[in-house]
Amino acid sequence: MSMPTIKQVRAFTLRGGGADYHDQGGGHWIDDHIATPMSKYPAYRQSRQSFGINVLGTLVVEVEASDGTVGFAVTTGGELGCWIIEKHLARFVEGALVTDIERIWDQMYQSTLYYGRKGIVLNTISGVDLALWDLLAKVRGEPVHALLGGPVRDELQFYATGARPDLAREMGFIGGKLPLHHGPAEGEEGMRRNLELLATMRERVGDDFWLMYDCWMSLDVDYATRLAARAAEYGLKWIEEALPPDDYWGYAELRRKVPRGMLVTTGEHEATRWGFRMLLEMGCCDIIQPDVGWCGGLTELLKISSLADAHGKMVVPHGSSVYSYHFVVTRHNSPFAEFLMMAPGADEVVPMFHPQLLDEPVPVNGRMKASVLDSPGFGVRLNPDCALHRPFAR
Ligand SMILES: C[C@H](O)[C@H](O)CC(=O)C(=O)O
Ligand SMILES: [Mg+2]
Repeated sequence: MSMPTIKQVRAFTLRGGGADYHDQGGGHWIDDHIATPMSKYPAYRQSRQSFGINVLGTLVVEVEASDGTVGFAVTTGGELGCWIIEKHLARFVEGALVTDIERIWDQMYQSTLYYGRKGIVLNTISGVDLALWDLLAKVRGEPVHALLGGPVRDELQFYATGARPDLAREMGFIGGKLPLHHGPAEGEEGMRRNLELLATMRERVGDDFWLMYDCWMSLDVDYATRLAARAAEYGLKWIEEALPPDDYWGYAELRRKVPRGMLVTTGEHEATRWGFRMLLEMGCCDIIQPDVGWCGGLTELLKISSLADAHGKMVVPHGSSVYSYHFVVTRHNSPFAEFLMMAPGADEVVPMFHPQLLDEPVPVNGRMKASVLDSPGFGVRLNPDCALHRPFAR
């Protein structure tokens, strides 16, 4: 079989939820007074959209092969991502064989080192990488997980992130991760409210259901240590992303200080094998949580995951929908997955990247059969009702 080449890469933006899951309408739990690094400014405390959490929007990457097959992926990146692809990265993609994924990744990363390394550039590289995996798997007529070595279990198990762990328990999830609402700037009263919510949820869900707190980079070591100590009383399973991602030293200190048995997790805003090497070698956490659409894509995640495995650590990707499912099902050190509750009241299961994808699978009773991931590629289609915009068409 002669391998098709890549004829064209195209980059589009898209608004309204989906891969930029913070880009929701009003009244959504995900924008309801959640603690952030900006919470020290009262004007930006009530809403994360007020400081711009949703400014990027979704980036859609399409790659078209010489045989007419089209692969695509969505991530967070919007117009900036489009610019990087159309003005810079396209040269490494167009004309390459659809199997050239490893070389393309290296060229995208090395050529952007002078302005990249993390953040939007890595989101963008991830988007191209995921579109290439989708394309290759479609050309071969196989699901992406088959290209990664195949499933190691028959089904995935999920915990839910959202405002209602009590409802998540009824829906069959194994745990519920709450957003932390109050940061250090809200003092002892905020701390009391954080603990009160946890206590209420513990009372509603019983002793065996996992409860976690997602702190979205909002704390300092002192506050996080005090929160962890008091939350232990309510059986907090892990404290997530307590500190800004560059504070590797703080994470290492926090991990030494949390009560025995409580886990420290982080990594959704970390990227590449080198970033995760810092987290792993400095003993920053117990579980790493790369976002597949931000950490460098699947090509990089495989390296990050092997590194974590050698350190005896679990990899439980942040969000990432199908990009996580196809990965998690193939890895021994990824025993469960996250499901972000995207219903405004966190009271029903809707697809994580709704409304941008069609055929996006969802957990049923907190579980997903591996067999639902058996369609070619990542098994999803772009929803034609979502209006794409190509700002830097060539
Ligand atoms: C709930 C968190 O603040 C954030 O929106 C999602 C996240 O960090 C996670 O799912 O993990
Ligand atoms: Mg998180």
